Amino acid sequence: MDHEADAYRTDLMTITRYVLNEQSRNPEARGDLTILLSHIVLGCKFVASAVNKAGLAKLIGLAGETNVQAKEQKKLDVLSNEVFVKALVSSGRTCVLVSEEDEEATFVEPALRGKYCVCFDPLDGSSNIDCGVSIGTIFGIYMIKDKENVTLEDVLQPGKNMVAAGYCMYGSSCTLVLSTGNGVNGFTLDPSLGEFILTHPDIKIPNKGKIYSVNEGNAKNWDEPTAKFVEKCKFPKDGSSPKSLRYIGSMVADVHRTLLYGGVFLYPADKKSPNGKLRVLYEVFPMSFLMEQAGGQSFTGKQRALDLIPTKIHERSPIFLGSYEDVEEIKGLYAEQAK
Ligand SMILES: O=P(O)(O)OC[C@H]1O[C@](O)(COP(=O)(O)O)[C@@H](O)[C@@H]1O
Ligand SMILES: [Mg+2]
Ligand SMILES: [Mg+2]
Repeated sequence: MDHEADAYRTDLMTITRYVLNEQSRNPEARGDLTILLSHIVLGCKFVASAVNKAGLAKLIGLAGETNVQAKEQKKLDVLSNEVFVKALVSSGRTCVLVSEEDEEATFVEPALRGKYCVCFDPLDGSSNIDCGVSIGTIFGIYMIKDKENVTLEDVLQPGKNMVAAGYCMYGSSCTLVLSTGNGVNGFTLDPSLGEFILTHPDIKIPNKGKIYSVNEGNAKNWDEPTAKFVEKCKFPKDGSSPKSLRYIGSMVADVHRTLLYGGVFLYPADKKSPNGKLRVLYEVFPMSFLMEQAGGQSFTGKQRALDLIPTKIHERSPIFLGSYEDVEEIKGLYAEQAK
């Protein structure tokens, strides 16, 4: 029966055990982040279950509203947002929440306040819901300065100040990827146990990849460095093989593949959208944090993404992230243009 045991992960490092271990590395930690993360994990399990049943439980389709980005909200966008807001508030560890689905930041009532801000995209890639393609949740966590005196400034911080970030991908399996600033680890939900088990310890992105990932339908409006980079991917002049193109259209799924296989994911600026499409606080920053923690890089076309200081909660930024050398090449093309 040995081979059967081999087919299962019997070490059972659950996400709870992992986070508790991390907590014990810091003698000053009082368990607040551990509790907050356990509430996020609960939210992810809830959404994973709703996504699995979406077609059956009439959760497919539009909710009838548009959100602050003038995007039509899907029923699952609305449900996921409610789940995460409730999970985060009831943790008693948050004081400000920024969600893609809410125009304004939510200030938690004083009695339930804790010392963290959470910025999140409750359901990323929601245009893919109705055809069953992978979607996800993205989150970034900051510590605030003074919980008696919380302002919007507490969330408008550079991404490098984050204390933790992660995403959960609802795909062929449900995978939660997390960093608390000490590397990146991936956990897969075992539906029979209802637990996330460590399946991808200490993820490191390959230094150079064979895949590029971009919406090429926007190519006619790209700037020169982006156009040159994609041209080099397809027609390399150094004798190397062309890169493969993979684009799902769900940032979580495209970034997850990039993290595991290497390569680069880009959502650049273009003539129609000079700030690109993806939102700084809950898409660009958490994914950039994970990339850097895994040994990759993230660049906006002008600077290291995590050095950006947002001025609005729904601000957007162009983004190029992935394998260190691939992003280095893009940085070189922007530097050349700036000469
Ligand atoms: O359809 P496009 O323009 O290629 O955009 C795809 C991008 O838009 C997004 O779907 C935006 O996310 P939301 O679904 O959370 O609004 C990203 O997940 C994805 O990377
Ligand atoms: Mg999104
Ligand atoms: Mg979304």
